[in-house]
Amino acid sequence: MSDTNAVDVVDLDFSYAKLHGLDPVPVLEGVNLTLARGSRCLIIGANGAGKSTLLQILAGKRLTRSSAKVLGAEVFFNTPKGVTYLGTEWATNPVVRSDLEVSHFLDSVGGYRYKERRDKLLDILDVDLSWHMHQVSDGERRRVQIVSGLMAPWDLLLLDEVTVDLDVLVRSRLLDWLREETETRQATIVYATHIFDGIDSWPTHLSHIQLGSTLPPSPLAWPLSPADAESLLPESVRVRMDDPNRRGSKLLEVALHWLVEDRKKRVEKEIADLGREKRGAQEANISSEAFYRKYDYSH
Ligand SMILES: Nc1ncnc2c1ncn2[C@@H]1O[C@H](COP(=O)(O)OP(=O)(O)OP(=O)(O)O)[C@@H](O)[C@H]1O
Repeated sequence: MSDTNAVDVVDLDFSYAKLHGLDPVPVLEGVNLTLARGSRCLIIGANGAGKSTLLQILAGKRLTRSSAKVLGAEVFFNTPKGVTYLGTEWATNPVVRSDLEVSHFLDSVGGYRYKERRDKLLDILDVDLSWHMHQVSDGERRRVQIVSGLMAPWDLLLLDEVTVDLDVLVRSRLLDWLREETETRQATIVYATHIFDGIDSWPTHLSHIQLGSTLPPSPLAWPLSPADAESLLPESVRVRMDDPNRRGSKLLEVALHWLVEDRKKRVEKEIADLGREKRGAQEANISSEAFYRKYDYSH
């Protein structure tokens, strides 16, 4: 086994290209993430924080000026074999919504080469080979995507919230199998999710992205050491984490605390930049209100 890290990202910046003549806005700034092989890292952050962008960079899909090493190689220029990325956009591709039988679809993407893993995944994800892709539900289509994406053995798996539409039994069985893959083959997983219940014992690390930057330490070892909990979390959150009657998992308490902090930071930034909050209810726009009062046909 190679002794290089699975992921080596230090001080990474990224902006999307200039749009409509406007200057590019930095989306990631000062992102750090170093993961040893065999890690299972959750990426946690608000909508728009930059999680998907980071996963796409790690998959070699986006060019950055910064270094982004994956399995020992600069990923954009020299994408190593063994990097698998699963994102939500797959399900909107017209090909996977056409009249195609699942067994044919899986063979067309190499299923016959990985029979043992394919069959195991078919059981875990409870997939019927005779389903037709244009007749399945969103969750069933997602299960087929996961089988097709995970059949070939991978060394680094990048999961962008593809478990959101799985039922809880299938999600839990899948996460157990993924854990086994990291423990038996030293494969590595980076998983961006907004669902934190039922997975307290799954990750080995967390990485918190706030407004495009990872907050140190990134990654943070999980479960938290008493020293990390003491230095990173306020007492109120630590008390809730230890409360057997808390509303959800320990991880959910940490994520909620981080998201509240993220929102506060974002509002502070908006007030500093614009003198007001940008989102939510705003003062009425008098001219448009006058217009719609006159031409509102809804009543
Ligand atoms: N193709 C694009 N062009 C320009 N800006 C983009 C593009 N894709 C994403 N962004 C912006 O980059 C920021 C980060 O988006 P990203 O999709 O990485 O966030 P995320 O953390 O994955 O969010 P979510 O939890 O909603 O999936 C957002 O402000 C978004 O508007």
